[in-house]
Amino acid sequence: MFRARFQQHLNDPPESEGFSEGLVSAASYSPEPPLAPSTRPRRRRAKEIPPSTTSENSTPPKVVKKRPRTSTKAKLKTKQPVEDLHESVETIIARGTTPGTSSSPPLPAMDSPSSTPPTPRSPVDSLPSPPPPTADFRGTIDGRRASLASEASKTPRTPHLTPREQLDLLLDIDRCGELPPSTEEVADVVDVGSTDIDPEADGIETSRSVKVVPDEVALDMVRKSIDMTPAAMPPMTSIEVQGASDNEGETSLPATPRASFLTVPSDGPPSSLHSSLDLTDRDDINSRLSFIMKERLHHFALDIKRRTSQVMEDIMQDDIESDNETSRTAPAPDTQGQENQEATLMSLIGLDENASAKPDTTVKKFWLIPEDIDPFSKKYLLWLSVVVLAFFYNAFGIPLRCAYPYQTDENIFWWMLFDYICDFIYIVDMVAVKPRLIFMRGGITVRDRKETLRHYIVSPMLKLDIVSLLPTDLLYLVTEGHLAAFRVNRLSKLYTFWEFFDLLDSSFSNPYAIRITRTFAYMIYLIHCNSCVYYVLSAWQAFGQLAYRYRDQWYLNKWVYNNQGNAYLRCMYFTAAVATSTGNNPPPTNVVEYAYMTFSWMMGVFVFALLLGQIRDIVYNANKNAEEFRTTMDKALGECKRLELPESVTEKVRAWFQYTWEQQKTLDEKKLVDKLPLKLQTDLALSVHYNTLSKVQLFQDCDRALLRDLVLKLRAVIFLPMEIVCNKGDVGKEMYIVNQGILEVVSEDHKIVFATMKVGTVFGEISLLAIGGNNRRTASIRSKGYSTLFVLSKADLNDVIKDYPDAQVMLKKKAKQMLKKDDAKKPRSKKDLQKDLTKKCEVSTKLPTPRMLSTVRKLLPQNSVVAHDLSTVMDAPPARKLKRWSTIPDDISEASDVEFTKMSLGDERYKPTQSLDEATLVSAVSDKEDKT
Ligand SMILES: Nc1ncnc2c1ncn2[C@@H]1O[C@@H]2COP(=O)(O)O[C@H]2[C@H]1O
Repeated sequence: MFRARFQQHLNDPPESEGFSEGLVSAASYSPEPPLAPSTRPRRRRAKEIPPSTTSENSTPPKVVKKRPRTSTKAKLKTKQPVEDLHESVETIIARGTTPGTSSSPPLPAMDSPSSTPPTPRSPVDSLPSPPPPTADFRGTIDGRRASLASEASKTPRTPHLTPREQLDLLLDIDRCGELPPSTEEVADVVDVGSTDIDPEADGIETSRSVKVVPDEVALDMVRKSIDMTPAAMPPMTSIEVQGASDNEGETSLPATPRASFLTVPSDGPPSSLHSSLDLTDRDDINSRLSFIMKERLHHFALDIKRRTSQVMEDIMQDDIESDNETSRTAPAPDTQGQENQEATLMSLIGLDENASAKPDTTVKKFWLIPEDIDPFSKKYLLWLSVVVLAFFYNAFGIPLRCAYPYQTDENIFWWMLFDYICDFIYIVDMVAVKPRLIFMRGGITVRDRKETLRHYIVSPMLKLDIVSLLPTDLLYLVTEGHLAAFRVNRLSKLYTFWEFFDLLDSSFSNPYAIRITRTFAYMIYLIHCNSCVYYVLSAWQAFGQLAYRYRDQWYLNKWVYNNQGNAYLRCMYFTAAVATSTGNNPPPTNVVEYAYMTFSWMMGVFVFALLLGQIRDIVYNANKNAEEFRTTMDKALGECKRLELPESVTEKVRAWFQYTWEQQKTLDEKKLVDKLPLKLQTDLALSVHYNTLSKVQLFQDCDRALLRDLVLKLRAVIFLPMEIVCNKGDVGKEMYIVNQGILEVVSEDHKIVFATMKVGTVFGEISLLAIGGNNRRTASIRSKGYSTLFVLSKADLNDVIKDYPDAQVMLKKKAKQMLKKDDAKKPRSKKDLQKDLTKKCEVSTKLPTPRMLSTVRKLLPQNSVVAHDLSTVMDAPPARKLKRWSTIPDDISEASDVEFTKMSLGDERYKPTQSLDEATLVSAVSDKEDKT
């Protein structure tokens, strides 16, 4: 409940007015039983509560002008640890309020409705008016105590509140300004205005400004009285001590009527044991509060930081986008949780689909064609492949139809149908696609439609496209037949073929295959065209039916195609054999044939040799890396043999080579990207290692710039199964991030596994940053199987991290936690055990001066007798020297509770045990535990 309230409060902090009001509000006390929640006025500012609604009996009428948001109602059932403490407090109060004994304002009894003075008009107007001082306050107290005791006994539903509950309750009220319903039900009325935990006293950080006003002192009194309250308490009654109006006092006392409560135990023996228990309890509460507060603040700071960096990123993004004259708008940043952190990291490396995805503002004005087309996009590649098919149809079809008898009057319809389909594709390409292609100008992408159109118009592409679409088919009308040769201008679309293969080359994972395909396409086209010529020559010579005369003899022409079988295949075969010089070609029989053959051979020698050479290069390059790897591995293994290294070492070398090749396909990854600009290298590294980096906590919370700086310095290293990455005690020169595999944190002898580390874990930073005090490794690290680690050298880390103190703190914090964990897992030596046990068994006999006493002393006028007496007692040197004592006396079985008390008070008999051996300690403790 407390935690929820506390967090709610942090998320929605009360107005400062409320805070300060709470602090200046004094307490009020109402002796009647608490009102039912429905009838009880909620505590709100500037709300008047008529007396009739708050009290039915003798309570003085209260006019609450400013109700504190943080006023408190709680039943405090407390018990003082030492009875004489209460006695002295009571005495002091009684003396201080007895007229004539002091110049301090008298402390009136509260429950004297008849004597209610007029309502004061001051900042403390809201407070109940104090009754006039009575003659004998001591008597009033006693009377009051009796009446409260009887009331308390009549109220069986009032539960005990432990100090922890009381403190929780007070904090709840303090933070939220009202009682939780359940508590209101049971709480008796103790209105202490705003209670606040003394940040100094309790180690709680608070950002509130504390108004130094008189009422705060009263609040402090209440708070401190609670602080002093021991854990186990018998039912208590509360005694109200109401400060007198300062109008009547002439001293420096607070000029405000105030009320506070001194809780005095009813009958019940005090116990120092209880007191010590309470101390522990209170410490626990304090530490818990302190922890929660710190954690909350820490998270809050982190949140703010992250949001700032996101806003900055957004602003930068907006700038860039406006420069680019684009209409893209960045998506609103999601500010919550891990998802968001990942998204930021992703957007940093350009993988964030949300960030990079363009909102669909591009209006599809023309069918399915977008407003702008990226010439490197997959869609454009797809379109290009359609255009290239059309081009191939024309490129292969036109010579084929011209040479071979495949186009006839019967099938001319189909040929023409395909012709015009291809023409349509050309038109679409020219009219709708090419003018929308975005382009770069001065390093900036231009998407504007007009600009892209203008760019196309002035480019040579348009001219070629126009040429390719010239309606040369109209010549069919003036000539006989449908000569496909008229369409030869369609081949000016050749640039699309090149464009297509270039794009394929850059977007395919295996560009070698694309390059070989293109070279083959050239070769086949040349052979195709050559075969067409061959067929034409064969037909011209009547397919060998015409005899020719050679050395006075007639021969049939065997060189030509004899019109048998599939014409295209036969001619292709012949020309391919001639071009590659592999065939046993028949000799030419006339000049034309000689010319043809010479040309074909020449083409075979030069063009085909060139093309084949190209293919060889492509294949060689594709295997070059593998060849290099093989050569290097062979050399390394050869060296191992020459040095007569043990077989296990040689095997390790071989395993390393093979695993490295499998993982990286290169032995030196860095060499591949060295030539790239630094920014690109960073982007590349971030993208490639995204999976790992997104898991590194350090990078999730760290500065974006730190991530970019660090990632460039990372170097991938592979470790083999059971290989030791670093040994305990080594000097730390590098730290690591697990990229792949599992690593084990092991003890010095490699037998105890402290922890296992998976992808994204950072280790090796302790010695690097000398967190443990020196630069030695605090643990040995072993690779469980094959693993790939990113290594960051000390110099690189120092170089980068010096500019990022937050990351340093984070690293150190994490490292300290790990060290603690390791220590806890270590088997403990006898000496350590003994030390721990002695420490555990110690109890503090120190009884701190109750804070309330100090407060009372402060409240009282300096020259009053009571103050003097109090100062004398409090400032006197301690009669007994308080030491820390062991709870384990020599004869522990004899020690009763009373004796424990005595012990804590410094009885000579119970001198601290100086030298106990471990066995004694253990047996003593177990004895004690048995007794308990
Ligand atoms: N319990 C643990 N869990 C995870 N990592 C650890 C643990 N103990 C030590 N390490 C890491 O192991 C590293 C060994 O070298 P360093 O001391 O430089 O830094 C150490 C830590 O980063």
